[in-house]
Amino acid sequence: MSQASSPVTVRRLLGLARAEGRSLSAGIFFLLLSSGMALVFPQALRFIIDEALGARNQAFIDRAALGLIAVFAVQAGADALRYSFFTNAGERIVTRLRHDLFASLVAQEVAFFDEHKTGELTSRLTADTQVLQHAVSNNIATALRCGAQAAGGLALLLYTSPLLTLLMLAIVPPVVVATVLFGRRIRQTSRRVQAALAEANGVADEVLSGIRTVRAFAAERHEVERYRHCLERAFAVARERSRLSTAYVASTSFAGLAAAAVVLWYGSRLMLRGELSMGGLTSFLVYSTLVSMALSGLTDLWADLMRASGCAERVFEMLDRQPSMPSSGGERLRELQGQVRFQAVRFAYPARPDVPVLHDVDLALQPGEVVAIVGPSGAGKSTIAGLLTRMYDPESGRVLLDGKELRSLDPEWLRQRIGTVAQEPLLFASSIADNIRYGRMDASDAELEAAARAANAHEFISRFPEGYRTLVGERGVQLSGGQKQRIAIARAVLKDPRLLVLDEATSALDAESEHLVQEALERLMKGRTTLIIAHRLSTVIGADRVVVLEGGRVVQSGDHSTLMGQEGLYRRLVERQFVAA
Ligand SMILES: Nc1ncnc2c1ncn2[C@@H]1O[C@H](COP(=O)(O)OP(=O)(O)OP(=O)(O)O)[C@@H](O)[C@H]1O
Repeated sequence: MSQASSPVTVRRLLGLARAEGRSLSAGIFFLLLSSGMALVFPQALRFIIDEALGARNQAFIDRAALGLIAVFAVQAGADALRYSFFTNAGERIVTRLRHDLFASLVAQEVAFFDEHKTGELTSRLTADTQVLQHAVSNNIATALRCGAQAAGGLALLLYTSPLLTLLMLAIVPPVVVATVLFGRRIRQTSRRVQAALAEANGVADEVLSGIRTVRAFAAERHEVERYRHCLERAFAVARERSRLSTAYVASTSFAGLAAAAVVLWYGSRLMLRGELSMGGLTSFLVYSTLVSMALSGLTDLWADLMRASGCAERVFEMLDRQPSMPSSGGERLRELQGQVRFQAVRFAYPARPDVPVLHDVDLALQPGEVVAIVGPSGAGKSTIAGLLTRMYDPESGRVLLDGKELRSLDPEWLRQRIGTVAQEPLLFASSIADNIRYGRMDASDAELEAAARAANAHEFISRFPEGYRTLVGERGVQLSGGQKQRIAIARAVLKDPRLLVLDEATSALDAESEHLVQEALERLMKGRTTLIIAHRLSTVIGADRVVVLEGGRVVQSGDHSTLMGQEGLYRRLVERQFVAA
C-alpha cells in the first residue's frame, strides 16, 4: 500500500457521499443550525451573569431562561433532522456500494474464485462496506458539526479576547503532527484488521456450508478452534489499532484541556487586572471548551476516517478490478451448427500456472455428434469441459465453435447456447420452478412443465404437496441425488442449447432412478452436439466416438468397438472400471 493512495481513497470516500448531495445538503443545513444554536448558549450565560445578575433584575433572568429553552428546542429539532438526513444518506450510499461491489464480484473470471474464499468476499460486502457507511454519513456529519463549532467558537473567542485565543491556538501544531503520525498507522492496521476478519469469515463460511462433512468427521471442536484462532488474530490487530487510536485521542484531548487550563489561568489574571469581565471570562471558557471539544471530536473522526480508509482501499481495489475475461461483448453467430474443435490446446490453471494440465489437445465434434471422454482421474476431462464452456481460456492453441474462436464470441451469447449438467448439480435455495427456470428465465409455466416431463421429473415433483413451488433447501439438500440431476436436466431442456456438456455422475443411483436419469439424458442429447464425461459402459457404447485422455493428452480416439480391438488404455479402463456398470 503506497502512502500516496491515501488522499485518493479519502477523496473517493467523499465522492460516494456526493451522490447523496441533496440529503446531505439538507443535513448540513440542520447541522449548521444546531451548531449555531450551541454557540448562543455562552452568550446567554454572559448576559445572565453580567447583565441580569449584575443588575439584580428578575425579569431579565426570566426572559433569558425562556429564550434559552426556545434555543434548545430549535437545536434539538435541528439535531434530529440532521441525524435522520445523514443516516438515510449513509444507508443509501452503502446500499449502492454493496450493489456495485457485488456486480463487480460476479463479473470476475472463474479463475479469480479459485483463489479467493467466498467467505472473504462476502466479508467485503458486509463488514467493510459497513465501516464505510459510518465514515461517509455520520462521520461527515460530525466532522462538519465540529468544524462549524470550532470555526464559530474561534470567531467569538477572537472577538472576546484575541490574546487568549492565540494562547489557546498554541495547541494546534502538536495536534497536527500527532494526526499525521498516527493517521497513517491507524489506516494500515485497519486494513489488517479487516483482512483478518475476512479470513475468519472465510473459515466460518466454509465450515457452515460444509457442515455435513464436519459432522461426519466429528470435527466440530477442531473447526471451532480454527475459527477461534482466526478471531484471536483479528483481535490482536484490532487491539493494536485501538491502542493507537486511544493514544492519539488521549494525547490530543489532553492538549485541548491543557490549553483550557492555560486560558483559565491567564484569563483570571486579566480579570483581576480588570481587563475582562466575569461574564466575559465565563463565556470565553465555555467557548474554549466548546472549541477544544470540537477539535478533539475532529481528531477522533480523523482516526475513524483513517480506519475507514483502510477498509475503503480493500473495497475500491475490488470495485476497480477488471475481470481478465469479459462477461459480454463480442460476435454473435446468426446460426449455430454446433461444430467444435480444439486445436493444439495447452492449459494450466491460473492458480497453479506451473502445472500444465492439458498438452496439445486436438479434438473435434461434428454437429449433432456425441463424443464421450474417458480417462483416469485427474486426466483433464473436466478441464476440457471448462474450456469449452469458456470458464477458462487456453494458454495456447484455440478452441473453435463453427470455425470461430471462442475468445471472439460474446460469452453471454455462447453460454446461452451451451447446456451443462454437472456431476453434482447445484440448485439454489428457492423453489423447484425457480431452479428449472434458471435455464430460461422467461419460460412460461407450460414450457416449464414440458421440460420437467422431458427430464422425467414431473412425476416426482407432482407428488410433493407444494408441487413446483416446493423449496429445495440450500444447494438443493432437500432433494435426492437423482432428483437433483433430473431438475438439472430439466433446466438444460428448457434452455434448448445447441451444445451439451454432460458430466456423468459417478455415484450410483438406484436402478429405477438411474434408468429415469439415463432416459432423460438421451432425450436431451438428441440432435445436439454433446460432449460427455463418461463413467458408464452404456454411455461409451452409445457414443459416436470415444476420446481417451491420459495425463492431459489424447491417447486414443475412435468408437467403442474399434478401441476395444486395440491394445491400450481404453481396454484396460473398460475392463477395470466399467465392468460392474
Ligand atoms: N480449479 C483448479 N485449479 C487448479 N488446478 C485444478 C483445478 N481444477 C482441477 N485442477 C487440476 O487439474 C488436473 C485435471 O483435473 P480435471 O478435473 O480436469 O480432471 P478429471 O479428468 O476431470 O478428473 P476426475 O475424473 O477425477 O473428475 C488435476 O490434476 C487437478 O488437480
